[in-house]
Amino acid sequence: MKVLVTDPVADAGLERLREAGYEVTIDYEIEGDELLEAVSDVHGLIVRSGTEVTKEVFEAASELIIVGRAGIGVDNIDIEAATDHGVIVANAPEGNVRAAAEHTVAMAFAVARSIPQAHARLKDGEWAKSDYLGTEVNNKTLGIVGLGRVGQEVAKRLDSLGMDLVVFDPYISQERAQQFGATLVDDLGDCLAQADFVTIHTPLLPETENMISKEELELMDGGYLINCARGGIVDETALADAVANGTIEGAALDVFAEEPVPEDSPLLAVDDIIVTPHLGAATEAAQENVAIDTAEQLIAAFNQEPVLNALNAPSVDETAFPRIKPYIPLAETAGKVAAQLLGKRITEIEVLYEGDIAAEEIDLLTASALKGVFTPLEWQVNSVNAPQLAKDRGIEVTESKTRQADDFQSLVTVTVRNGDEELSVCGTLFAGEDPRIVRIDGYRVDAIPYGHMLVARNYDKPGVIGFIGTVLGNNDINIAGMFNARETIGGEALTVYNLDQSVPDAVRDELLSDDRIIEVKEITLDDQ
Ligand SMILES: NC(=O)C1=CN([C@@H]2O[C@H](COP(=O)(O)OP(=O)(O)OC[C@H]3O[C@@H](n4cnc5c(N)ncnc54)[C@H](O)[C@@H]3O)[C@@H](O)[C@H]2O)C=CC1
Ligand SMILES: O=C(O)C(=O)COP(=O)(O)O
Repeated sequence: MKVLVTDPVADAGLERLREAGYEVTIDYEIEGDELLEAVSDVHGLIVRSGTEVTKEVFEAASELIIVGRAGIGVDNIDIEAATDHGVIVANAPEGNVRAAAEHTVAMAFAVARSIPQAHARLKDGEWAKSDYLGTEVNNKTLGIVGLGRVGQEVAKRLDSLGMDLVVFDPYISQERAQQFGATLVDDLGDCLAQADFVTIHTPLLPETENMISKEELELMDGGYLINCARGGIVDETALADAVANGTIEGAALDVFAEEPVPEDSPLLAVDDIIVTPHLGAATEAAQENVAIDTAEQLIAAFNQEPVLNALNAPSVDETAFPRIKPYIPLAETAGKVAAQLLGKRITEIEVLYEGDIAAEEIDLLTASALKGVFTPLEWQVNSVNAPQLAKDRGIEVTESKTRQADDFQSLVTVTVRNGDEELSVCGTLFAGEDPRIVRIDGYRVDAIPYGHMLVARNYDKPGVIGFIGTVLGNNDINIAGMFNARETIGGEALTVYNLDQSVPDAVRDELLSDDRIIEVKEITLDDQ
């Protein structure tokens, strides 16, 4: 496996990848066509905020399994394109939270006490003591926009420094806000109007883009704005104007709509706007944490184990994974067999879980069943993009569970439909690990799903099985195993053969020329 690293990532993480035997290439300068060229044979890509991982990157990266974001924000990664291409995107949501919170607090003090400005003047030989009369945070109100991981850490720190907290976050409960000693308000405007300091901690999303603009800044009526979340959440021109004309007293920015910030940005010209070059996560501890977490996400993906911080793949609890793991190939196989036996366009897929497996989280299994259904048809389909593929094609997917499973510990049944026509394939694990198909279209069978399988529907008449055996034998096709199931004596029967060779069309025609044979289908699966 090859890993490309395009933004500075701590060696602790990269070393872990090397120790696991992966080839790690570092290129912090790479962009444009060179990046497209470089990703063509890599399996893992590690980035921070400096690399735009676009649709074109995913199109060029045909071997890519995972993009690891050594940090939190993923607004530089086209996750939709990643999903379409079956590539996992995973971030490291914990490791730099405290660093980002501490930087936010530092920025609050820095802007309120004009530390960078006073520092610069003293370095220039000027003792400008009388020019700076600052603001204390004590007894002031802090408005927090977005009380997630970073927002909460900021809340804890500034609460303990004597601030009152008011929060705007439409996705959290009143109780959650109260746990942090904060008052939750329903309206961004209320939060801004009450606050002396406003700090932003939402992701950059279409919904949050330019969320703080001229109108919102006017509501602040004085005070300070701190943005250590993402550029683009605050309208930069409006902010530069608001600070320059005294609508607010100052602003502290670590992040910018365009990074690195262009020299002619209006933000840089306003003295009361202090800036740092996206340093929120720039501590030794944070960088080590996120590098190690990211390396672990890649290693898990390469080993086909759950990627705990995957943002676009079915989630599985780490402790439950060993129980679910053996069912992944079973669900996929049941899907493959069902789709191949139906042999036509599929409009609906149903996955039924019976017995013990019904007690587990089954998202990954359903995704695997879908992967199986689409595998004969699609290039590069996997459990990341299969659910999306179903959605894109307007295929209805349903899941159901029951703790009952007649005679078996667990069963997984995949039913595929085209209008009124449907076909079900039901599988189980023998001895907890050997996949078996135990029902096809309602017929009880006992088939080991591997290699070439022939499924024949025939009338239950004497000599049919002998006839099929003879035709196959005459054509040098060896039968490795066989199972015959019938509903009633003399009625319809279904026979499943495991064959050592594939069945040519001419042999299939020969079988079908016999009136006793209704249908013959060949299924190709992986070897055992
Ligand atoms: N400057 C830096 O170096 C760093 C910046 N960050 C940035 O900090 C931001 C927050 O990170 P986390 O706290 O870890 O994320 P999180 O996902 O834990 O929290 C985000 C919070 O924002 C809330 N939210 C979403 N939409 C909202 C809206 N329209 N209005 C108000 N609240 C909304 C969510 O409900 C959630 O509580 C991200 O943008 C991240 O990229 C994170 C680390 C370092
Ligand atoms: O983790 C985040 O979201 C950050 O903003 C940190 O970005 P960086 O890794 O320093 O490019």
